[in-house]
Amino acid sequence: MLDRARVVAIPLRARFRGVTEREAVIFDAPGGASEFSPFTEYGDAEAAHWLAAAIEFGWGGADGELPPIRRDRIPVNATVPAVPAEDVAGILARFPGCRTAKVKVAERGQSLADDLARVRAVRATLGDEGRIRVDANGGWSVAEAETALAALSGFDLDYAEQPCASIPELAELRSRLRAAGRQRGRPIRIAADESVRKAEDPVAVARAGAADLLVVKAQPLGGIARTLGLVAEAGLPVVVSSALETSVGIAMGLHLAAALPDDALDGACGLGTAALLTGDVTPEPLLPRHGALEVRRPRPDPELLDRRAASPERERWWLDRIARCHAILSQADPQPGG
Ligand SMILES: O=C(O)CCC(=O)c1ccccc1C(=O)O
Ligand SMILES: [Mg+2]
Repeated sequence: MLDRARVVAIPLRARFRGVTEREAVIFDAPGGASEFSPFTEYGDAEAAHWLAAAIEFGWGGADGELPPIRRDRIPVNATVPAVPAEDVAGILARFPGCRTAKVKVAERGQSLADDLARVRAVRATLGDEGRIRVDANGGWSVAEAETALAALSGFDLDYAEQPCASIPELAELRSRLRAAGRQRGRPIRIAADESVRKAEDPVAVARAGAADLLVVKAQPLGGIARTLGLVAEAGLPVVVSSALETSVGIAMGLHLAAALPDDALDGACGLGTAALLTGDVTPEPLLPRHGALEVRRPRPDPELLDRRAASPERERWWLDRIARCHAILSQADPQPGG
């Protein structure tokens, strides 16, 4: 694996979850290019799930094959980072044809007024027919979420993603929203993201009745086959999202979205994020067109891999991380014969 690994660093168009540059390992694997790109602050145990996913996508699953796909086009949402309202139109222009937008809110150092201005700008650009989702990344307490969602409810939200950090908070908020919604007709739905991908038990949030739908991501959940199993077990509708990967990692999420049963997907997926990168590792990146992505697996280009190459220090750091994560995986699940 290490011989087939290239480490790249790609600047973002706008700051996203505190990051201005995305680092990723791209593998030239026998089954096609694969990607390993856990965020740099994640510990090895968490990052090991991402490596299991990279191995499945590049070297085949348990039986050497990936789950079969059922569709060739996946509608995607625009992803709007926590930018000033005046930058919203420019971001949305990178997602041609997307009628759903997911907007980051509750960013540290910003106020509810910033969120309202950003969501107002999104509604103004998308028009009344557009769908708007907000993603707080667990940044609100239950009381803050109630206040913020009441203020945002005038913009007609599709759902609020991970409004609070913990499962008990999500459950409490969800029951309060439903009590309030009974008077007005339609409660704002709750989507769980971190409570799925960072939890010891990814299905616990569904079992607790703390969410209306789940956001699932192939890399953090340990790959396509495992995620399909989790979705079946959870029994809730899902949105497949990216982890802000290059087009190689996006292809893994696309395969997952294309392999889900027909009734599992809840609207557009969050897989259009290659549009937030200033470049990519392939000349044919997976960018949204007419509001959707084509289901395909782009080939990395040697010249682009060279141009985006990370420093030797960062390359060393990533190769060491792969070795540590691989050791965790082989301990957890010994390969036949050794
Ligand atoms: O869902 C989307 O629209 C894009 C993906 C996204 O928001 C994301 C990307 C990387 C890390 C975390 C998140 C998140 O959903 O919180
Ligand atoms: Mg999220």
